[in-house]
Amino acid sequence: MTNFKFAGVDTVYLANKYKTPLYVMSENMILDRINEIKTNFLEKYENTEVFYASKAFLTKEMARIIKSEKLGIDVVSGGELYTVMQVDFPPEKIIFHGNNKTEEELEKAIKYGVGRIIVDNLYELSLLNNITQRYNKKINVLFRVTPGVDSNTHKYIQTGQIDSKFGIPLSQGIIFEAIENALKSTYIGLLGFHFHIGSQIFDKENYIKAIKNVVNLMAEAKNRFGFITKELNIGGGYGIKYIDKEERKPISYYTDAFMEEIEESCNDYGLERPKVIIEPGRWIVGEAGITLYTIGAIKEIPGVRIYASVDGGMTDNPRPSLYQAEYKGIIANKADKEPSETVTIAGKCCESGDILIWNLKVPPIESGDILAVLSTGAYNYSMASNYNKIPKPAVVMIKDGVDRLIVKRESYEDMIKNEL
Ligand SMILES: Cc1ncc(COP(=O)(O)O)c(C=O)c1O
Ligand SMILES: N[C@@H](CCCC[NH3+])C(=O)O
Repeated sequence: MTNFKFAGVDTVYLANKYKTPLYVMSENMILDRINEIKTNFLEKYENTEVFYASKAFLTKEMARIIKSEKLGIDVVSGGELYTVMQVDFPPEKIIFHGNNKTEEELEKAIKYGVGRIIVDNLYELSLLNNITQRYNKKINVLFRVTPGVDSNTHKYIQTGQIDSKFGIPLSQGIIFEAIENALKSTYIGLLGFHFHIGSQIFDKENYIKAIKNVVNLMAEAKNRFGFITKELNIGGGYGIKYIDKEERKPISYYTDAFMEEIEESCNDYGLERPKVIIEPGRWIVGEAGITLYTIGAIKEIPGVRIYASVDGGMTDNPRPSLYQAEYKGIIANKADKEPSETVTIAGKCCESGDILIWNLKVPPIESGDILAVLSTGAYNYSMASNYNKIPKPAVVMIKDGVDRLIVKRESYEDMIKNEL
């Protein structure tokens, strides 16, 4: 019998050793993606920088990997900032995002000396003005703008449209008020602009439209205020393969087109090309992770469907219930057997919507089989919850065929330790 191997390691062995449900990550695959970015973007184009969007997958070990690869990191909350601080992440290589950063979070970021804060709105700008004055510390900022473009992805992960909770719309002049305020302040160092149009995007066209709109803003900011944009941050969002009909595109598919458009648009307006920054998250870690489960109850409703339930579900992977996300699964201990039946993989939560895969073709399935769900490296561990008081799974990292535990399985005690 042939078991399914991931990153060169037998997944049934991993399931037995660490128990299930279990997140398994491949460090080699993460490093492959990072190397592709280095070769085809960072080394190919001068004056560029990459910040890993840590919301996709963040643990202390992941922060260490990003640190040792000398990439920057994007954090979006006090908690993500705290996590990267635990591994002494160089502050100048941190970008702090968020549409409602609290005063406490901003203070923490300024005290630590983060390299850039991406300012989302005028309220945040006023908070920053006060805090920087109080600490007598200057902070570099970029304004997040909504460039007014759609993106071909699920509605809940689109962020570039005008009607968005993120960023300052380009259409109503608020952005010029923001620029004027920032330029007046002694403590705010305005570097440029940021946009992020959404996530799991496979086509470059909407990015290009967004770039055109934001370079137009750069030209307008120069005309009105003499402001020279030093940095243009175009976010992340590059798609990965979850199911057979999808294909992850090489990073150069996006970045070559971005660089060409930025050069051209800047030329048209007589602007110098600013530093170009990207913030990929999912593209780096998504396919580098799988989740292992044990099949428990199998329920056949004759003529309707077969439900095969696993020992995890929406608590470790909320994406199917949030975005109708689709996943591919493999019965790991029967990897060499031909599929002969179709089952529905259900989670163990008290929710009818807790279905991981609606139609999965499997060989004859039995309780005790190990299911591997693929491409769970992004937004699974990071969005996991304790609904139904289900503990979060452990995380194992594999490098060069050797497995190591990087996050312990949560215990029942862990879950109630703050309860009085
Ligand atoms: C500002 C910002 N940058 C980068 C990302 C990373 O997105 P992705 O994981 O799709 O690359 C996100 C999340 O969508 C984001 O909100
Ligand atoms: N959580 C989303 C991505 C959101 C990215 C943050 N703007 C997902 O799982 O697809």
